[in-house]
Amino acid sequence: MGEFDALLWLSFGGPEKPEDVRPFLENVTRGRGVPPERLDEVEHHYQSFGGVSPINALNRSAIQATEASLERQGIDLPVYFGNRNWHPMVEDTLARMADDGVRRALVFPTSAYGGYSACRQYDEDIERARAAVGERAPELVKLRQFFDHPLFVGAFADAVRSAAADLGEYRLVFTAHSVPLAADAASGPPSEGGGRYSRQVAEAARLVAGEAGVADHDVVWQSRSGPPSVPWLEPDILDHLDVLAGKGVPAVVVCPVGFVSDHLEVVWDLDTEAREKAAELGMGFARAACPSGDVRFADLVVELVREHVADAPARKLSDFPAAGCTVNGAPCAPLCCEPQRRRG
Ligand SMILES: CC1=C(CCC(=O)O)c2cc3nc(cc4[nH]c(cc5[nH]c(cc1n2)c(C)c5CCC(=O)O)c(CCC(=O)O)c4C)C(CCC(=O)O)=C3C
Ligand SMILES: [Fe+2]
Repeated sequence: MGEFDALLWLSFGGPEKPEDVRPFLENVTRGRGVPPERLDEVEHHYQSFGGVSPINALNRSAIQATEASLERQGIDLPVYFGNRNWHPMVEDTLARMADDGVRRALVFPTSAYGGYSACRQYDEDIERARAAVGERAPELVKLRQFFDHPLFVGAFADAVRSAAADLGEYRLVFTAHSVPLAADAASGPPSEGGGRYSRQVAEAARLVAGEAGVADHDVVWQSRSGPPSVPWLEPDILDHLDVLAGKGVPAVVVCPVGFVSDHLEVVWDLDTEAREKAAELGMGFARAACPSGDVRFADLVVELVREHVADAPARKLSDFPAAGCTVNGAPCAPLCCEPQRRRG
């Protein structure tokens, strides 16, 4: 509990014009051993959308909705927007917050899950931004993981229902961003035995399918990068479509449960590549929308804020412990979601 002066919306960032794309990709992949061929390929994905990722615009409109929801609920907190990889950079935003007199702020990270890329890396962003601002840096308290929050699950479940509305019989397929097997094994506190990211994704999928009233579903992965010699979570969505077609499945609804907004990895890997592949295989295809445009998403953010400013109960639908809520970028527990050693 305590007093907060602001809410910092902390996201991934994306390019907003063609010249931004390469420097953005260099920021994302610095020191991560992503092969140059993969970078060229990903640059092509961004350039085929005019060099503009939808992610910043989607964040800006979700922030507006959140500001409206805060106001409706009588919570007086200005919302600031900062990113890890592209402007507005979180370092610059935090400096502006300090200039504005912010002493203590809550942080909403735009990822629902645990794991290095989904949780701990946002802690590193918080630490880096505070170090850049120096002594006058506000204290930053990160909001918890929300993959099992009823508003997150409910928004996805409705999105599955509307995507399925025009299909007859279909298979429900959930996707999340693949990560190296070693990163998944290192996710969560060591006492939990690893795999927190993939188990949380499986749990969110189970909850969404249950709420949408769908009996069977699959969980697969998308957007793999890194050198082929390094094993990542599988199967990939495209390979899985082959398997489903082989079984005579007439149509799929793909639900990107691993993401909060319809950003480039969703519009390229799913709406472009997977949709084309399904067409080649003669399968029907529909994609469920991510929740950031749903009014429940703004209410979700405000509910997470209310856990801190109004002692609101932490609503969650799974038995996973609430995690991710730490101060000034500390890990959730010693060695929780430890980064893997960098190659290159
Ligand atoms: C778990 C996870 C999430 C979900 C959690 C969260 O949402 O935070 C996520 C989100 C996102 N990933 C994004 C973009 C990219 N991710 C990359 C690379 C990587 N992602 C990884 C994991 C994740 N990524 C990993 C293990 C890598 C390998 C390099 C490394 O170890 O870091 C690359 C480099 C090129 C490539 O190799 O594909 C790009 C361009 C965008 C923005 C899209 C837009 O611009 O609209 C978003 C929201
Ligand atoms: Fe990524």
